[in-house]
Amino acid sequence: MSKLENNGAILTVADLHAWYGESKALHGMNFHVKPGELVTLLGRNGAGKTTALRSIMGLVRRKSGAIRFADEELSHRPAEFIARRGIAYCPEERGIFASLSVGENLELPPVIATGGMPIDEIFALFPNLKRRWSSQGTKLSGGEQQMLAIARILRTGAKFLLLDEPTEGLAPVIVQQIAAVIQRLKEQGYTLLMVEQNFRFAAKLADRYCVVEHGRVVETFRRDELDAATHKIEVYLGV
Ligand SMILES: Nc1ncnc2c1ncn2[C@@H]1O[C@H](COP(=O)(O)OP(=O)(O)OP(=O)(O)O)[C@@H](O)[C@H]1O
Repeated sequence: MSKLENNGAILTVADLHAWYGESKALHGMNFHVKPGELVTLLGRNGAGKTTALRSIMGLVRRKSGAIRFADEELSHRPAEFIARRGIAYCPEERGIFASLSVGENLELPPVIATGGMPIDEIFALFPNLKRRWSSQGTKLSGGEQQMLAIARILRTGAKFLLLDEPTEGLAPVIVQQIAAVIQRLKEQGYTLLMVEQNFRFAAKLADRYCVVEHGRVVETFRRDELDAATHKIEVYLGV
């Protein structure tokens, strides 16, 4: 499929099914993301949002369906290949190496493309990381760990970011800082696919919202449809 089909999507997920052993987690998921967009996957616990991100990143072993990124089919490719195409994944558990310093954590992932964010821009975006450069991963607050996890994927040069619940467990003031960072990334032309339970956080940032239920996208809303759809979304989320 050409990049310009499907409304000019850069990522198209079509009829995606995924399993953990015999247990099925995705039941024919369909959605797309256009270049420069921020799309949020919303839904209750266990709906399949994380599995969707992990499938795109090549981290779910058993799956079927299509995952097309910039004209290329990725569904049968390993994670290293997908990373080299410019997709990066920031998992919910953040994956900070406890025994390494902030600096060592930042320098760990391979640079996969030119245009990785230079360290001075990282510091401008995340001033805390400069102050904490020599601190061990274990000494960081939850917010600092999240900042480091995002900063680390920016270093790689990836321009398509998968963020899994970036605000989980964080204080409101830190949530605001993360929102500001994500807004800046959008302005810089990054494309983002984000899983988020915090609807109020996502509502300010996302261009479109895909509601996930039982391993499928059951409805999609644009930002300008949000006011009219808020009640419906709250029912979907059970809030
Ligand atoms: N490693 C795993 N092994 C077996 N089943 C899993 C595994 N990870 C997830 N599942 C199951 O797959 C389904 C989808 O889970 P997933 O984590 O994708 O949902 P989610 O929408 O991201 O929810 P959450 O916010 O709870 O992470 C759930 O039924 C979950 O129990």
